[in-house]
Amino acid sequence: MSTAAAESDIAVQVTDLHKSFGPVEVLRGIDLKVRRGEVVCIIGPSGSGKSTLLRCVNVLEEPTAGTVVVDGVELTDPDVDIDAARRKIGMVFQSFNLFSHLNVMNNLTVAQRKVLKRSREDAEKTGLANLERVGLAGRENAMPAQLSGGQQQRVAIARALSMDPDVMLFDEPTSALDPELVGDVLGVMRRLADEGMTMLVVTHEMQFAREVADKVLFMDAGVVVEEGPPEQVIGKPREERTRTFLSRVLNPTHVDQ
Ligand SMILES: Nc1ncnc2c1ncn2[C@@H]1O[C@H](COP(=O)(O)OP(=O)(O)OP(=O)(O)O)[C@@H](O)[C@H]1O
Repeated sequence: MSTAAAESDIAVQVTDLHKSFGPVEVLRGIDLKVRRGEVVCIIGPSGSGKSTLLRCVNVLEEPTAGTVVVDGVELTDPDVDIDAARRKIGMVFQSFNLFSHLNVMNNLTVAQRKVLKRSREDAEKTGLANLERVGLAGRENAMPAQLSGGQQQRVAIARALSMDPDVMLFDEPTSALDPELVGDVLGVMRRLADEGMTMLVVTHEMQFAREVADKVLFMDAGVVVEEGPPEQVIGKPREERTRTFLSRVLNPTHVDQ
């Protein structure tokens, strides 16, 4: 493969990324590469910087140093049209963030119409197709409060998909859900992965990471401690810090002394 072809195969490239909040350095030199069609899961203890990394990837947080390149566009370049570049990135948060006063269809169409300037007809057509994709066809007139948390999260995924993103970022998309609703959301994410969507997922769902990820990154204290295929990082971790973390999350009854 030529260098140019190899580079165009890369959807997200993060190089030597640092982020500080005041005196506290939360990210301390992160390198990350996501190829097109790849699912990369980021795991690690609370406070290790996973969400901050994801937020730096679409520049919701401004990195202190380092570069973020998405689809060949450097988002950390001050001269780049950041709004245009960010349109290629869909983001799904822990807390769905739907507009509570808008029904499902209007939640799906508002950004399409405002940002992409789509006609109402086009926006609704795209919205319906994506509602179907997340298994919620027929619920377009429901208000968010009439839906379960899992259904609301699936609407949030449909909303992000309606902007035709090249890359989807998920920040602990199931951690605000009752346990019985987690499976539906993970099922939708699994299908997206099967469809070839490029996905960067911060998650505590080890089974999902194990079964769906092409690559897993274990982060601790602002650095990537270990990365590789899930069967290595989760199945046979090389680093003591990874083993300690995994023994805690895989044995949740463990209580720290
Ligand atoms: N806006 C902010 N201002 C100051 N400190 C922040 C800010 N955002 C994050 N932090 C701090 O950065 C550290 C990393 O937070 P982050 O949310 O990225 O971790 P995380 O690994 O995603 O944790 P969790 O799994 O609990 O969500 C934490 O100590 C947090 O308090």
